Amino acid sequence: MLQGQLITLDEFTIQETRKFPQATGELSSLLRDIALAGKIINKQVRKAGLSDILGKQGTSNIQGEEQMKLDVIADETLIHVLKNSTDCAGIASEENDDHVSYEDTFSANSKYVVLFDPLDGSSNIDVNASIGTIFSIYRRVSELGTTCTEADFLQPGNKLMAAGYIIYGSSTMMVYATRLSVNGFTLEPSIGEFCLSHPNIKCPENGKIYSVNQGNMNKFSDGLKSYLEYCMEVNKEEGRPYSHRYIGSMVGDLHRTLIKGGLFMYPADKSSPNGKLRLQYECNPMAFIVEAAGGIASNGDIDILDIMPTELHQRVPVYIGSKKMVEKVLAMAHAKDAVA
Ligand SMILES: O=P(O)(O)OC[C@H]1O[C@](O)(COP(=O)(O)O)[C@@H](O)[C@@H]1O
Ligand SMILES: [Mg+2]
Ligand SMILES: [Mg+2]
Repeated sequence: MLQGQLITLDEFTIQETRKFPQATGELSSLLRDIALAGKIINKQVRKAGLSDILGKQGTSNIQGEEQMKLDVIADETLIHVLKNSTDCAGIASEENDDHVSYEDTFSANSKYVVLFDPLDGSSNIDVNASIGTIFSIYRRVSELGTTCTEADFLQPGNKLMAAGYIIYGSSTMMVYATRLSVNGFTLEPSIGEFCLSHPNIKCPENGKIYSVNQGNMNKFSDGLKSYLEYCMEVNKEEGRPYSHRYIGSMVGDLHRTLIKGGLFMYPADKSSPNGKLRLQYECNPMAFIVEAAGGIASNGDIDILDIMPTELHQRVPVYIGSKKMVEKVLAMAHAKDAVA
């Protein structure tokens, strides 16, 4: 390989497949299809202000949220590309009430299903801040050759085969994890290919950045309030106060946390007993990525990946990031709230 030669996502996934004699290449080909959908969405995002695709669609999704035009465009793009993929039996999307099964022979005989949050960080679309697409891949539990069922999409995160996100930020990147490793690829616009730029990502064990919507602080538990005060306390020896960063797009806040270390939280509060973020579309894929990179993810009591899903669109509280910071917030929250 020539010095400085770029390794494209295609080449990388093919090399990874060759490491496992029993591998069929279907998972890699599905990852490449998702990357293609990401490139198409990226093209729209990059010129959003010029092509009348900013703003609201005028419709709401099953979660009662107003849909943005880009939410719908990204959703339709993924549904279309994965329908034409030979390796996807069906999909479930944050923007659709129910899962969609692909009935053609190829799809019905595929062993994988895909879940996605087509556009994450919708509140940032019109203000040009980082947004993204989050995806996760399960091996179906229903029989090959049949239509996939809801059970295929209600599997716990510890059953994931792969998960990732595409971030439309200062550059466009695709980061994905398998159980073995987490790798990041940057879109090289002149060749239109995702190229390996962040091999074998490891989430630092500790960090100095915490990330939460502090506007909700008065609705948080006393334990969590005491942890936020701990973060803001002046303590030179321990490197506090920590910095507070909050982009308001889970993809943006998690990408920073993965690369630099830190803690991201969307906790339960008095008005949202299950927090805001969706288990199947947001928390499970991000937990899978962060844990494959050495970090941890919890709902406050158990590992996110061990939660048994009951509904396609259920929400869960989430504490995710550097091992030591997640352990600290959980210990402080539990200690205080246990006596409250
Ligand atoms: O504005 P809030 O309440 O802080 O919520 C921000 C969170 O909501 C989200 O935008 C929800 O995701 P969607 O944009 O996909 O609905 C997350 O990306 C983000 O972390
Ligand atoms: Mg989202
Ligand atoms: Mg979304």
